[in-house]
Amino acid sequence: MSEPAILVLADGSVFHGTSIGATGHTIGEVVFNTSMTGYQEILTDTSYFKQIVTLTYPHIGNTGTNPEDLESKGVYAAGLIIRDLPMIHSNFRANQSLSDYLKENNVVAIADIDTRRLTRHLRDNGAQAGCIMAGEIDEAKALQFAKSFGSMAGKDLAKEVTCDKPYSWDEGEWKLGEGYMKAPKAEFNVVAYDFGVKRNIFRMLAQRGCHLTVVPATTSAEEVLALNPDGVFLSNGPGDPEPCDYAIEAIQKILANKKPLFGICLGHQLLGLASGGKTKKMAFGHHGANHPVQDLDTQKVMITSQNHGFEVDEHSLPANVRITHRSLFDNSVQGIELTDQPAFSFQGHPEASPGPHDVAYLFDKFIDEMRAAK
Ligand SMILES: NC(=O)CC[C@H](N)C(=O)O
Repeated sequence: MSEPAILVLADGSVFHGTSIGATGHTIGEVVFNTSMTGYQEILTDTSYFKQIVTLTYPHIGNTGTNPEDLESKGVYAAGLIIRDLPMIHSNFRANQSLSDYLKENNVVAIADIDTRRLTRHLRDNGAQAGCIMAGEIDEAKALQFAKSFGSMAGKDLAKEVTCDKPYSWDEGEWKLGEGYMKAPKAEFNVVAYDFGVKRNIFRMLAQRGCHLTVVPATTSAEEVLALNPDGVFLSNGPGDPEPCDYAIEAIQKILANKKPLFGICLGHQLLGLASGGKTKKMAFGHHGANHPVQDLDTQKVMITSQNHGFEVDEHSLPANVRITHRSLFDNSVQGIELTDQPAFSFQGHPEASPGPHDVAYLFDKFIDEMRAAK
């Protein structure tokens, strides 16, 4: 018999459903993601730290889970909300059901709620804090917990999820029948800031001939430059970019050194801040796997994966920063480039592969810039 669960939002909205994960409660910012596939990559995306993810696609869990499709060392999402969990899962790579995976990873999760009602509510009123309670339910307490979370704005979470000490990365991309390949011989030394990185970014860089020295979020510019890198990479990560003053200061010093630099998502926002721009919180953000983004140089429209709740404010950007990409959903800034040195960044996730690989060329651009600077 499955146990009952509830989701209570900070504004008092209540949804009754069934527990499909651990018992107990969890709190976080409730967001919705429109991807039809990739729930394991979403759960293990470090950028979802302290966020409860609602999946709008109604059937989640059909392909179970496997030991390979992880974007980090484990589940970082604070909780999961779905419409319907299938009775059986089936996939040749699966070794576990989604429900068993959630229980094993101690993730509180709820199914059998009207995710369309919830998504419309979040779309109309913005993302907000919530609490999932599973097992023994106390609605008043859940509301109190939801209210205690506050806002994502102002939270520096990169510091909480980064690695403790530097490490090297040489694992390449995944291939059917082979698994993760050994990366080819490295041609470039890249120092990568880990603000909560998704592993496929490192795999795609390694596959293109980068030896990566991964460093903690608070590593100083002096320490990074002492490694004499050919290029510096700024990873994605959770929380608000603005309070990450240590990283913004380090990026400014690295920029002064004119090293080729590439940032993704939180890394993009931090490059915007380090260049003198500002970031702001979006109403409900972009979370999905089919967002159209235009490359303004080629006019090409790409299908991209997205996961962000903050954005670079285009009106704040100084003259030496040009906008290279825009979202065709809301025209927001999706890519920037410095006009006076090789530094650029992308708001979406070029490393994701929900089917399309449209944005992978940005990794090649970084390689080309490092080769030109050698
Ligand atoms: N995926 C990310 O790096 C997200 C960046 C930032 N935490 C945001 O929500 O906008």
